[in-house]
Amino acid sequence: MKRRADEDNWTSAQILSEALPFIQRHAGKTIVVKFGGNAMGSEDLTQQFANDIVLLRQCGLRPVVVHGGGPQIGSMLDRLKIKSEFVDGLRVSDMETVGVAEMVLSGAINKSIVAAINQAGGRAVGLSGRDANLIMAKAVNKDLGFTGHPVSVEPALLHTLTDAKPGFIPVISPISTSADGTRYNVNADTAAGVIAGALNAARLMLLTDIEGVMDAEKNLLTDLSIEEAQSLIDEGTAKGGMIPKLGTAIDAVKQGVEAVVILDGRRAHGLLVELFTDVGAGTLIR
Ligand SMILES: Nc1ncnc2c1ncn2[C@@H]1O[C@H](COP(=O)(O)OP(=O)(O)O)[C@@H](O)[C@H]1O
Ligand SMILES: CC(=O)N[C@@H](CCC(=O)OP(=O)(O)O)C(=O)O
Repeated sequence: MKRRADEDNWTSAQILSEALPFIQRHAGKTIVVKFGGNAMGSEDLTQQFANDIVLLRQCGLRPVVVHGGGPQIGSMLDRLKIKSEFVDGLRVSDMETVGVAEMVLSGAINKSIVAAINQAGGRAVGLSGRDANLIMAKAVNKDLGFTGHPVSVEPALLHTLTDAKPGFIPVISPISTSADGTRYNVNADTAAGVIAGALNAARLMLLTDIEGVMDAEKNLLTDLSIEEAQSLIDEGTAKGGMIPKLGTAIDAVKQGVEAVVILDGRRAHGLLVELFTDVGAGTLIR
């Protein structure tokens, strides 16, 4: 180690020092972070995300990760020559599709995020909505097949994990189940929202592939009330995957989550900018 600090080192120390009041404000709070399939573009990004999650835990916050993997499910369906379509941002899921979705989400993706967090020095535990009846689901409607909507959440296991020493970090795949054991493909934003609600989270952070929510002229909207978020859906300004995201944000705030942030997961350290500085990143909905 060199013994003589340069200007960058002094700046880094200054930034760390300025983070103290934010770290103190958030200590002990539960932060649910949804890591979208588009945000996990590269191994580097996943590792940086994992480092940030471990830093949050080290600073005394209780991070809970819920992940997607839509594009990765799409690639696997293509390889298997299974056609797939979306209705209002939700994948139509027949029996074969929900099987592929479970294989991709609860298998490869879940384990790669768990491994990245553990490699960064955390203690991640991989789960899906099916473990310990975490998320019970039912069909959205007959036309969407085994595409599910959560009906209840049993967060006891998550409390056990996050309260225990050394502070386990749950990493949750959204595949869920009904009382009769039927598995359902649940949108990852929706799953993250109900988990944040059940845990009374201080923040739900939705990491995606865009800077935040845009208005009709493609300008970033930095703050939205839940009424404004609903208008964006009703007016058609929010399309595709942004519809379940905003719907989730509205429901989560109604369930008592203090605020929901939709932010760019393609840029490293957005979580830290949002939580540990006074400027914030992306779109805040409350
Ligand atoms: N008003 C809007 N503001 C921002 N993004 C929007 C809007 N309407 C539609 N989108 C689309 O929503 C996408 C994010 O949703 P999605 O693709 O499901 O992401 P993820 O895989 O991260 O869940 C953006 O890339 C963008 O193309
Ligand atoms: C019902 C439904 O749409 N399920 C999603 C689950 C994965 C997901 O939500 O992934 P992203 O967050 O990366 O989009 C799907 O099959 O793509």
